[in-house]
Amino acid sequence: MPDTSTLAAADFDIDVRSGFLPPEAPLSRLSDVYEEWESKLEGAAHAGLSLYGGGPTTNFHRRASARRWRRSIREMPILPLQGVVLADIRHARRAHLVLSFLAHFYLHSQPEPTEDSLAPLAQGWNEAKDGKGKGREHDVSLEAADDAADAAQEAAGIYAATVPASLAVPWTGLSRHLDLPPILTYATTVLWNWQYKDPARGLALDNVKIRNTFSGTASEEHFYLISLLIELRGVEALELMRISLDEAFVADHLARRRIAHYLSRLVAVVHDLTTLLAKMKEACDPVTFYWGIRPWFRGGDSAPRGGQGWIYEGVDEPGQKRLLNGPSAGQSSLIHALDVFLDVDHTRLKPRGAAHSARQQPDVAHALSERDAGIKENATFMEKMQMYMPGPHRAFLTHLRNLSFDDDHETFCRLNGLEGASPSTSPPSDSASSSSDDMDVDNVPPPPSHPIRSLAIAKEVSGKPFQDDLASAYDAALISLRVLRDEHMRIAALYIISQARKQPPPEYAPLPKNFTGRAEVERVAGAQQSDAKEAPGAPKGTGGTDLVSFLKACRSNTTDALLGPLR
Ligand code: HEM
Repeated sequence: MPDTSTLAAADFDIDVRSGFLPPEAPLSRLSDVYEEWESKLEGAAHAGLSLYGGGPTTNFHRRASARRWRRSIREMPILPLQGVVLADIRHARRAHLVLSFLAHFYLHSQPEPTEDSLAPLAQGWNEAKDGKGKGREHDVSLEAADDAADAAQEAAGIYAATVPASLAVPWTGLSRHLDLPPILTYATTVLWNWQYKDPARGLALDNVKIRNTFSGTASEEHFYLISLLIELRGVEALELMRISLDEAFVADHLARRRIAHYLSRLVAVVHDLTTLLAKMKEACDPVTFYWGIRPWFRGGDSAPRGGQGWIYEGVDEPGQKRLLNGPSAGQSSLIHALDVFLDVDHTRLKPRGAAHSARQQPDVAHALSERDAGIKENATFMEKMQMYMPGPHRAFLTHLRNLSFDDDHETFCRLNGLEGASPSTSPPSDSASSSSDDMDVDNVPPPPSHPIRSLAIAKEVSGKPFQDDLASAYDAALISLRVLRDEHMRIAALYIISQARKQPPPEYAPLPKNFTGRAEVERVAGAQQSDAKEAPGAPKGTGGTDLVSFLKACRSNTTDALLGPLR
């Protein structure tokens, strides 16, 4: 018997009480030598790090303290990974979170590099540092001279895309340990980034809060919190999937009725997820999100300076760059699991009618950027997102996807006199048993339908029609998922598309190209939108997709799975 109990097993780091969230609250602070990383993270808050060096609301002193912080990161020793950080998963996750935040703080708080205007200035600063500056007063302290040199180097873009070895080495080590890439991920910002309001009360929607943010804003907290609440509410969805699949193995009349009931409960859960998602608007300000939060998430694939990739110093060959994506809630294993369970096909390999196969697979070209993560080049966005999930969650999705009761089901039918259980003729090409007629040109059969869909398609046993509403319950679940995606598209339109058309507010306007490092306050007046490379044409998501067409495709893939008409 296929082991559906493992749908909520420790093997996959999934817990019956907390789903994809760890059952215990994440560690809130590292210990031992790794305290140093925590102090650097606290230092980031005190240094007042701002995106791209800060807009016109920052000042010389803040910029200088941010530079000093970045220098201290470069000068930090490379701490070896040993002891508790490897022995205790909570420590490993916290360490990954802290290093991810430090790296993104370090890279995205640097000012935009200037072109040639800074070369003479850099020279002057270096001379001052060496005490050689002609006509200059030689009262420049060593600290000030170092700072001046840093300012010049940063302005020249020397450090712009390099994760210093002090971060890169342990970060990549921990990433291997946790089986996810060295980049800020959904797991880092949501699954491992919360604490209890009241530890005595345990996991409840109103008893969790977010631990770390970049911007220190309520908007950023709320942004992560909504995903966290969605994961929490989704625990019941995972349970419903598990018990439905248990029944799908039995697949008799009673089991079908039970599955229909579980699907109707799943509709209610997905409805709640939609309601929670809509609550994003209650406390996450779209302007703050777009200009003041989202840029911190950028990965090496979409750096402000054109997505040149990041160098992981001390890890990779000199000159080698990694083009990893920043976090996206597209990395939520919960939503992927719902898709797999309901057999929503984002690969478009399964026959689902002419419209489905004719539509292009989204974002195939972009897949090249994921070479480093070992992702196949023609992967869809959704497949690529799985490479950013913690390894056990990715393994769970593979396990769920590969669940097939076909052989067992035939045996069961035979033993129970149910021989001839046949799929419906609508849609004819979508049944597991008729797939041989629908082979593609290479004679490779399309992947079979997932068990719940197979059962929902089946209309009769030995000429006796099923008298249940499994097919309509299955469709209702798909429609609830479509409604969730409708809401998600509204959110994306509000938080990204409309903002991309506007100028940044002053506090988020980056420094101008001709910034000399001396001005106290600069006004950019939108000369360099942080998303200038994205703003013309279709806005892109954090993960770098052509957002509108991609989200529409995901929604169509959902409704393409419907057995009946779209109501
Ligand atoms: C302000 C809030 C949000 C915005 C602006 C937003 C935006 C986006 C964008 C631009 C994408 C395209 C992929 C990419 O390039 O990253 C995406 C994908 C996705 N997002 Fe969100 N998102 C938000 C919140 C959420 C939340 C809370 C969830 C649920 C946990 C979620 C789930 C997904 C999923 C599953 C995808 C993959 C596409 C799909 O399945 O339809 N998003 N989102």
